[in-house]
Amino acid sequence: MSPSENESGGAARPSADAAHQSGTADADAAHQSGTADADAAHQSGTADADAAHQSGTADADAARRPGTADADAARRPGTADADAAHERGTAHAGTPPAGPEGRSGGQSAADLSGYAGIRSVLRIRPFRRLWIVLGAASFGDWFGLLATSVFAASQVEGSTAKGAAFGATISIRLLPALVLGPIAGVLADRFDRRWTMVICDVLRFLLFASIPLVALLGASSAVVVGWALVATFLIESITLLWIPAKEAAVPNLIPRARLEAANQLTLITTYGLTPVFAALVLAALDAAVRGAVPGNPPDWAEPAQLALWVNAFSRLATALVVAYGIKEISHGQAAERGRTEQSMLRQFTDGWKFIGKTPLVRGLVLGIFGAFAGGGIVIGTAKFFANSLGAGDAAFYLLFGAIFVGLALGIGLGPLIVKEMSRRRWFGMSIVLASASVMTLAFAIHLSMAMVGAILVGAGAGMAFLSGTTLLGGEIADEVRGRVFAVVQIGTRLVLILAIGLSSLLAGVGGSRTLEIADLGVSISSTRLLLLAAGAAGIVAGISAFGQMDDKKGVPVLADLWGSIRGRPLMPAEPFVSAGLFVVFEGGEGAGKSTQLTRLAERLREQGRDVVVTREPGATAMGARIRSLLLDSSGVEAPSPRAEALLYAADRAHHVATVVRPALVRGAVVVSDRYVDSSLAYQGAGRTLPVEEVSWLSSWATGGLKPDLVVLLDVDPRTGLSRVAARNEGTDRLEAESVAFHERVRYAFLDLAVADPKRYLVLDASRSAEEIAGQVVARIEEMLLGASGGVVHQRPAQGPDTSVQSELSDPELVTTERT
Ligand SMILES: Nc1ncnc2c1ncn2[C@@H]1O[C@H](COP(=O)(O)OP(=O)(O)OP(=O)(O)O)[C@@H](O)[C@H]1O
Ligand SMILES: Cc1cn([C@H]2C[C@H](O)[C@@H](COP(=O)(O)O)O2)c(=O)[nH]c1=O
Repeated sequence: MSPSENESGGAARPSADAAHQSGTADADAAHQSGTADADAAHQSGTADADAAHQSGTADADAARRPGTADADAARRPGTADADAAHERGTAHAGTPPAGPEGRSGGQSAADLSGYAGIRSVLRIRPFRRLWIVLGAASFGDWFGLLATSVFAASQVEGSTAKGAAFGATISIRLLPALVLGPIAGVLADRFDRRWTMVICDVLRFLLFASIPLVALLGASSAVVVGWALVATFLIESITLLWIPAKEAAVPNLIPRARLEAANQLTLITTYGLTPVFAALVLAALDAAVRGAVPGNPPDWAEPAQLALWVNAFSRLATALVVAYGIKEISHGQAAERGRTEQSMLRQFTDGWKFIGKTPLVRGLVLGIFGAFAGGGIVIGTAKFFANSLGAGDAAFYLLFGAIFVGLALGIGLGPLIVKEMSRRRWFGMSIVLASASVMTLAFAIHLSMAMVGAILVGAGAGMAFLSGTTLLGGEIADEVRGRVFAVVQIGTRLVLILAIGLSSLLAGVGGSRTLEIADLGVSISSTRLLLLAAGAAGIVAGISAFGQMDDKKGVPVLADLWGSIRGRPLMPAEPFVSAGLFVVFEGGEGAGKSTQLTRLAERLREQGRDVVVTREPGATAMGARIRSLLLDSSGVEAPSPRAEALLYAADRAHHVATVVRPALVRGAVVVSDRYVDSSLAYQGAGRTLPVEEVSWLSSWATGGLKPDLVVLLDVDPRTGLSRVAARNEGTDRLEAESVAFHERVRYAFLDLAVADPKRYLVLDASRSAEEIAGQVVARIEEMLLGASGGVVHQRPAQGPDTSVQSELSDPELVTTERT
């Protein structure tokens, strides 16, 4: 290497060290100061613990500024964020946040989902109360929707008028988003969220109560229906202020790690339990009233009117609970001075700028809109689609039911399936799954196929909904969270209305017809073309969202998904610029590795190159002790196969961090006698441990560092072992293994070379040492000439980066040359 290359390599090391160290320090600090408080707070659920949680939150919030929560998280002791900082911080610092080994330090996202997770969030008192409020509010919403619609319909005569009154009441609920939506988020961020929620609920109480009251006061049908519509519009407008305030408040009440379980609970409550419960209660009320009052009940006892009263008083109850029972909502919010010193207009424009400039938020918003557009098109075309299957209304309802079953499955089981997978990646993948399933609907030729497609659409949408909400709550700073939630809320309503409207229009125009491709005898329904287009658009949106939000760039997606499902997600390695060259000699016993390694080093040194000759196991003082544990056959007990694999991995982790990476960063040519392949061949093929697991272990140990070249010296084990025997130095534990064992090792090496031919130089090691040395030198010189700018080790990572540590001093090194 030239001196300048050496210098640049040398300069890179401190910064890499610094990055590593600061990442660890932040994460650990946040962990130590934060998790203790926050965990205590939510686990015990006692007044003291709650107070600890609150005080931590309030203090820390004062220091926060707008932006994503990432930046702030590590600085917030005693809050839920600290948990997240711990999780994210350790990931950056290279300790395993995932996989079986990684869980030792705390519970994983998967551990915190499902039944156990839900129980754990319900132990947090403020959240428990908010959940009850949400349940009541959601019940009220569904009940109110049904009750006002039934009520409006009951006020007029004739089926057309009844249908119009019913439809108008429902559609009017979507309109306020257009009018009030833009300022709803600003209000949620600007004013105390607890009082925003309380005032909204008191107003909704008054409005809901006014609907039956107007009727009781004897107003005409037209006035009653007209007021029902106006009141519904106002209630919806107020709800638009209430929802962002509530959504933005939730993340301040619970530790970040439990946000997903909390969202699972609230989504299942809002979209699963309460609508069914509301419909059942309304039906029961109807039956009870008609049973109790024979003939026509008086106006005030009409089930629809009673339902409106129940709904009105449920709002009053929630207002009281939020005002007096969940004061923590106010404590959790960012400091008031910071919130109010900006003008509302400025807050509004800042919110939009933040959304436009932040890739995570852009990706989330785009993905959510894409998913809702797809969902809207499925709804808009559902009737025509059911017809195109040759089925009637029953099929339409079945498909609808299937989507809801899928939603529930996605929300309930999704986190248990993907376990530790990055939530950002999971979000993008879920959108792609939902969209691809929409496309499969286009090809369904039988109701059973369509049902499977519909369940998958629901599952993908449910998982996207859960992961998106969790990401929005967990990664967006408190100061802008209300605005972001408001944009999502308004946008989704608009996209949904447009998608349903346009698709039903298009399907209506062309749905009953089929496009005949006469010559081919093929006919295509335009409804299916629409589904195909919607699915394709959704896939584009999902992939684009994925690209914008991906936090594991370079890590293969499907391998990561498969690894996550099996509990071992792949981790991104930190990009690592090597100014040097990493050459590994592999092969069976006595193949001539040490001989060739020494010759190559001499040759390169003659050329004035910086060469580090090293080996595994045993290149460091610690490694030397591990080596003797592994190989000494003098009466010491033999390690079990798994212990053996772990010991080799431990030696490798230390070797890479203290010898190999520092030398590569410096610009040296590192020549190692054995590396990862030896573990795959000896522990994998030889000891018959699962090769994939051994590979994952090694990747984890090395942070994904792969050699630039592996020189495989291939020789019949009998020849190699006879050379070893001729040395008269005795045999170590592995050399003493059977010939069958060594044959398995030999073929495993050859298989590895076949799988990645560019990285391997396979040489027949039964030839003379001179001949082999000539071929090795030729290949290495070729590589050195080609790599004057240094080799960028930006591999698809297989494990977290264990990073570069300070280089060992000479006396600490136990290289092959020394021994
Ligand atoms: N090409 C060759 N032909 C014949 N003998 C060789 C050749 N290369 C090396 N040897 C001899 O074989 C023996 C083993 O060589 P060496 O120590 O280099 O192999 P190794 O692969 O490093 O062995 P180990 O697996 O024990 O580390 C030595 O005595 C060496 O002199
Ligand atoms: C790195 C590594 C090595 N081994 C085995 C292979 C050999 O039998 C010894 C090392 O001895 P050598 O004389 O230095 O070649 O250890 C292994 O089983 N797994 C490994 O990962």
